[in-house]
Amino acid sequence: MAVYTDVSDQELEAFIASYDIGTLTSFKGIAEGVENTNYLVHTDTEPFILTLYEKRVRAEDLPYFLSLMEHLAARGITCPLPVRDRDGRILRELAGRPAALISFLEGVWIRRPDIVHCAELGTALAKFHLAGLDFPMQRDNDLSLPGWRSLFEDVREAADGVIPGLRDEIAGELDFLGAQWDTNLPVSVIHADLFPDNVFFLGDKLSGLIDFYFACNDMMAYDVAVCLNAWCFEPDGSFNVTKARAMLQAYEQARPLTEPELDALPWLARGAALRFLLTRTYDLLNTDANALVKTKDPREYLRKLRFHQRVQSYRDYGLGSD
Ligand SMILES: Nc1ncnc2c1ncn2[C@@H]1O[C@H](COP(=O)(O)OP(=O)(O)OP(=O)(O)O)[C@@H](O)[C@H]1O
Ligand SMILES: N[C@@H](CCO)C(=O)O
Repeated sequence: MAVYTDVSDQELEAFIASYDIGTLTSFKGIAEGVENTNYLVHTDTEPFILTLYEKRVRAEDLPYFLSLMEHLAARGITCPLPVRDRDGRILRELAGRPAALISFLEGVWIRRPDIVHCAELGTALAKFHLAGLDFPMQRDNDLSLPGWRSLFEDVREAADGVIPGLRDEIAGELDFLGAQWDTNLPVSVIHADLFPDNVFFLGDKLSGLIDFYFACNDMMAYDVAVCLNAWCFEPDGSFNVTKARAMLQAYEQARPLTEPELDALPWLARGAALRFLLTRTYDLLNTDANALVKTKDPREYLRKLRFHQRVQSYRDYGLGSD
């Protein structure tokens, strides 16, 4: 459960009173997520999500994330909308942290995504990328190669205590990716963390996307690689090529991948696996034992990384074979 910052009844009542959304009736910490503190807030009008921004989110980046939600919603992507207070402000402060109130999105996330969900995700991801093309703000991906190197420095000494041999394995992968990483692929706004828990469904239909706090301007195919990792592996660690094909084909119906993007998929997928291997290792080593949060397992991402190290071409992901 991600509640790093407690908010008192009185603080929240006063906070909610500065919005035109009715009076506070109840609120509770949300038992999901690892990055920020989230509360489900009910007023006598409707539910809202209150987010207090923690650790990895920089306050100066919040206008980018919040404006992006408005931009996407205006282009037909279903996502939460930031709520303005009576003075027109979206970004506020609560309990000493930057905070924002956003609209509540109906739907649930799917614990075990099936082929149909992967296809829905592929379509939504391509539409997201297309909608981002004319977003006027700019934010670099601080969790790309330079960010991974700096995370590695942070975990280098303790890495072998998390998984024996991890230090050398990460060092070798960073060398490989340093030589391979070519940022000369088509860019747009990418979500960069579009895991199943950030995608809501009503039945088998995708109903919306949430959690834009890693969004940035970067290669669209990198985002595809993040999703290949997050959606197309089974709990036993095996890669499900049928899910990957469904996701990629659906993506390509809305936005065909270029030949250089296809060729790049194997090393982009290695980078995408390394990114979550590093953040999960870092979090395991640095999370305050008192925080109500369930840290995620880095081993899962080491297995995915090793899988992509053996991949020969994008055809191994189910494309171009029928
Ligand atoms: N707008 C929303 N509408 C409905 N529920 C929401 C909304 N935003 C967040 N939630 C709920 O809160 C949970 C955590 O939100 P979110 O994924 O933004 O947190 P996080 O700490 O940034 O998580 P992550 O680990 O994915 O980075 C979601 O899984 C969902 O249950
Ligand atoms: N989606 C991330 C957590 C949030 O950054 C993970 O599964 O490691």
